[in-house]
Amino acid sequence: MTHASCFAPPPSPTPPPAGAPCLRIGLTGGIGSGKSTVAALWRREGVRVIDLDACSRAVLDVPGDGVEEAIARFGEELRTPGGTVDRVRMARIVFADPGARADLEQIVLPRVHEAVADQERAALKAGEPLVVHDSPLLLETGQEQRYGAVVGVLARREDRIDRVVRDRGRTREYVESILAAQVTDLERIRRCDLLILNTTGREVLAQRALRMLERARALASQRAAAEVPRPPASSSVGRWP
Ligand SMILES: CC(C)(COP(=O)(O)OP(=O)(O)OC[C@H]1O[C@@H](n2cnc3c(N)ncnc32)[C@H](O)[C@@H]1O)[C@@H](O)C(=O)NCCC(=O)NCCS
Ligand SMILES: Nc1ncnc2c1ncn2[C@@H]1O[C@H](COP(=O)(O)OP(=O)(O)OP(=O)(O)O)[C@@H](O)[C@H]1O
Repeated sequence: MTHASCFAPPPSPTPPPAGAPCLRIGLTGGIGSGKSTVAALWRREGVRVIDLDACSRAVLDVPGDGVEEAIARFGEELRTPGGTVDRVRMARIVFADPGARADLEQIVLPRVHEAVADQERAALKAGEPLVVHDSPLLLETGQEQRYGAVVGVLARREDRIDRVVRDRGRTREYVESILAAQVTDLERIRRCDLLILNTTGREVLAQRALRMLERARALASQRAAAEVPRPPASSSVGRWP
C-alpha cells in the first residue's frame, strides 16, 4: 500500500490539541458511493465539512508548485493551455500504474494535508464544536485513529458505475480502474464504525444521512468524554445498524 507513506497518520490515539474542535468525524466511501451527497446534507445541517477531494483538485487545477512538480514527473504533454494539469490524461496514467499513482500521491497528499490543517485552524478559530473530513482515502491511508467516529457510505457497484458515467460523462473503464485502486466494500464494513447504505433513492439517503450524523456525533462525544481511543478495526465488525 503506497498511500500510507505520504499521508502518514500522526501517532495514535491522538487527543485533540488544546482548544481544537472537540469532535472530528471522518466520512468516507469509494468512487460514486454518495459520499459528497451525504457531505452536502450534513453541511445543510450547519456542520463544517472539509472536502479532501476538493483540496486535492486545487493542487493540480491552480498553476503553482504542485502543477510544476507533477509536470516535471509526468511530462509537458500533461500541461493544459491554461497552465494546469490535464486530469483526464493523468487519470489514465495513474489508475493503470500503482507506481505512477504513488508518485502523484507523494506530490498531492502532503499539500492536501496542509490545506486541511489550515481549514481546521479556521474552524477552531470560529469555535466549531464539530468538524467532518470528507475523505475518500481515509481507509487507504490508515487515518482512522484521527477520528472520534468513521462513517462509510456504501452503494451497489453497478449503481456507482452508472452514476459516474451518467453524471460526470466518464467511461465505465475509468470508474473500474479507480474501483481497483480503492479498498473493497468488505474492508469498509470491517473498518468503519457506522455505515450509510445508499441503496435506494435520494430521499431515503437523506433520512439515513441525518440519522447517522446524530449517531456519529454521539459516538465521538462518548469516546471523547471517556477518553476512549478508537478501537482497532477488528473490534468494529458488526457495529453498523
Ligand atoms: C488522478 C487525478 C488527477 C484524476 O482526476 P479526476 O478529475 O479524473 O478524478 P477525481 O479527482 O475527481 O477523483 C475521482 C475518484 O477517484 C478517487 N481517487 C482520486 N485519487 C485516488 C487515489 N490516489 N487512489 C484511489 N482513489 C483515488 C477520488 O476519491 C474519486 O472517488 C486525481 O484523482 C488526483 O490528483 N489524484 C491523486 C490525489 C489523491 O490521491 N486524491 C485523493 C483525495 S485526497
Ligand atoms: N441515491 C441516489 N440516487 C440517485 N443518484 C444518486 C444517489 N446518490 C448519489 N447519487 C448521484 O450519484 C453521483 C455520485 O454521488 P456522489 O458525488 O455523492 O459520490 P461520491 O462518493 O462523492 O463520489 P466521488 O468520490 O467519486 O466524488 C452523483 O451524481 C450523485 O448526485
